[in-house]
Amino acid sequence: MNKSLKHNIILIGFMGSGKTSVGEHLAKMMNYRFQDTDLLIEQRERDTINQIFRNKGEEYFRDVETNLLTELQNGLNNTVLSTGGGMPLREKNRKLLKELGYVVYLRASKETTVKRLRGDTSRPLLSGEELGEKVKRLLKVRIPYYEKAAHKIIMTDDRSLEEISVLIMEAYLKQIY
Ligand SMILES: Nc1ncnc2c1ncn2[C@@H]1O[C@H](COP(=O)(O)OP(=O)(O)O)[C@@H](O)[C@H]1O
Ligand SMILES: O=C(O)C1=C[C@@H](OP(=O)(O)O)[C@@H](O)[C@H](O)C1
Ligand SMILES: [Mg+2]
Repeated sequence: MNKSLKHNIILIGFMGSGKTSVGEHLAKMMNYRFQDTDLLIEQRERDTINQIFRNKGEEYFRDVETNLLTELQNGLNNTVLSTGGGMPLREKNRKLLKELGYVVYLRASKETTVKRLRGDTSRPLLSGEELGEKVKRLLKVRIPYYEKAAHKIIMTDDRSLEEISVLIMEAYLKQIY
């Protein structure tokens, strides 16, 4: 048993990589609890992510994310934690994520990401500019941070939630036993 690793799985990755959907599926499969930082923030702020961005701005949202991650250090166990796609951008958050458990970067190609997010209105950072251009631009900046933050990278293109969950579970169990 790896005593240095907390018994949590943390999912990171770009918007649309499936962190929320895979997280729910994986938690059921492993009989772990499921938490999602975006849902926790919406409950805490009593507002939607869209409204928080609109009324208080991105920096405010990022500060709420960091505060939440700091608080989660106390007591999170046997949990799959899905995060928002911007969580690994701050160095402090990357450190906190690794201290919280086994960090898995769910990766998706630009094409898959666009296919999954076409028509979505719940992600404020994707409004405005043409979707493909926006995703391309953000991915270029973010991929190095996701890679730095992760213990393990899993490609999700053409894989079902079940297949992805099994891959994560196998990799995680190898780490802790
Ligand atoms: N492996 C997958 N195969 C097919 N569709 C997926 C897959 N993962 C996620 N999706 C779909 O993509 C969209 C975004 O998924 P979501 O879990 O919200 O991603 P994230 O939390 O990473 O932004 C949802 O409509 C979801 O059903
Ligand atoms: O990538 C980002 O900066 C964001 C991703 C979103 O979560 P998902 O990755 O679950 O879509 C949400 O936290 C917010 O809209 C900002
Ligand atoms: Mg999500």
